[in-house]
Amino acid sequence: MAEQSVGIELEDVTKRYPGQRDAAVDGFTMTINPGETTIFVGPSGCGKTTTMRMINRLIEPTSGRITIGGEDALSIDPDSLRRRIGYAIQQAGLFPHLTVAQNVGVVPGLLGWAKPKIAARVDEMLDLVGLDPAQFRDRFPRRLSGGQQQRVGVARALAADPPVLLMDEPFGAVDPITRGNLQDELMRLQSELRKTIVFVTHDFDEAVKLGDRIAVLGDQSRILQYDTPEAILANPADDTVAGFVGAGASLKQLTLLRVRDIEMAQAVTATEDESPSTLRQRLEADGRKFALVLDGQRRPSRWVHLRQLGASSLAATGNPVGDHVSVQSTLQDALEAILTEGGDAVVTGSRGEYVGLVQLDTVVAKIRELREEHSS
Ligand SMILES: Nc1ncnc2c1ncn2[C@@H]1O[C@H](COP(=O)(O)OP(=O)(O)OP(=O)(O)O)[C@@H](O)[C@H]1O
Repeated sequence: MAEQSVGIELEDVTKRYPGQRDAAVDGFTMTINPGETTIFVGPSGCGKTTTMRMINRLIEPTSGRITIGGEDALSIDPDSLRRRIGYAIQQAGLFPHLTVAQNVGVVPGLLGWAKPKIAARVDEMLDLVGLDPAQFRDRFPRRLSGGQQQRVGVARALAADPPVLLMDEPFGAVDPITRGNLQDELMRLQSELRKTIVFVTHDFDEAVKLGDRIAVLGDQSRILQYDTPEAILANPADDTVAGFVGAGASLKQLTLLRVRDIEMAQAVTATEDESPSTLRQRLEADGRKFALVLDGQRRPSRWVHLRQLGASSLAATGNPVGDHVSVQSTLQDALEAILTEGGDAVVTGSRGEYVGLVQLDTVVAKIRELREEHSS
């Protein structure tokens, strides 16, 4: 079990870089809740990174107070402080001359863990971030894709089980699909680990997806709004925040809702060995036009239309199911799948098995419901 979740307090924290007229961070005060993901989002140069790095003292504040779990961070030796705080950055920042295992084991090594314990922990962490230890532990970072490097970066940040994790645009350098996958992974991890995470991004959509709370920052890290994603989307504090939220706030709210939050519909399902004529009878009895054919493991394989039900077996009839979503997917993902597939989105469970359908009408009704909720 991880150390208990700890909160972070920043009180009137200022950073003045030598030779700069204005402070990079000016009188920043914030309470960061334990076990939550807090996102700093704001335009380039507003001071997000500086603010975050003062928490683990990679940057020393000019003045102010920072406490972590009630302990004065400025009175802890910076090296030991950094070993207690996980840190992940853009492009992963892996040591190129160390293997994946050595990279992940850096902090446990510094903490003096025994070698077998480190080795076991490395494998556990690689598993956790979705990399097969046997395949990856002895590779060097240059032999990994960008997304795999980021995963190793997250594994390294988590290796010593720190209660606090600082993440500075950790998914900034990968393509949008990998980025989406890494975000999903982080959400899955965090739902188990409940670390206190501070996450910097300039991507508001990423903030909405990952954050329990979002701090929208302006120049010199001025806090323009600090609230839940729902509240910021529904009620931006001012025009600058509204500009940052951007167009389509109600569509963005779809990223806050998951497939499991709505009522799913059910398809008429068939197995590949069912005879086309019995399926035809079942569809006609139900007044339905489409059936979803499942494979031996109950995974969705093909859609067949009533018209396509002829002599040939169901294993060879119909059109393959393309995009599908999981119960954890956002309604935005579901909407996208509906639009790409041109019909209901198929929902699968953790083993890829069919669980239900999301229909366009349900999504539209949900958008309407959200709009009504926040207009009152
Ligand atoms: N070492 C430094 N010396 C002098 N000025 C610096 C230094 N590091 C950052 N700054 C300045 O401090 C301000 C805040 O920088 P910071 O990197 O914290 O912003 P940011 O919001 O993280 O930006 P980005 O999203 O582009 O990374 C900027 O104006 C930057 O130019």
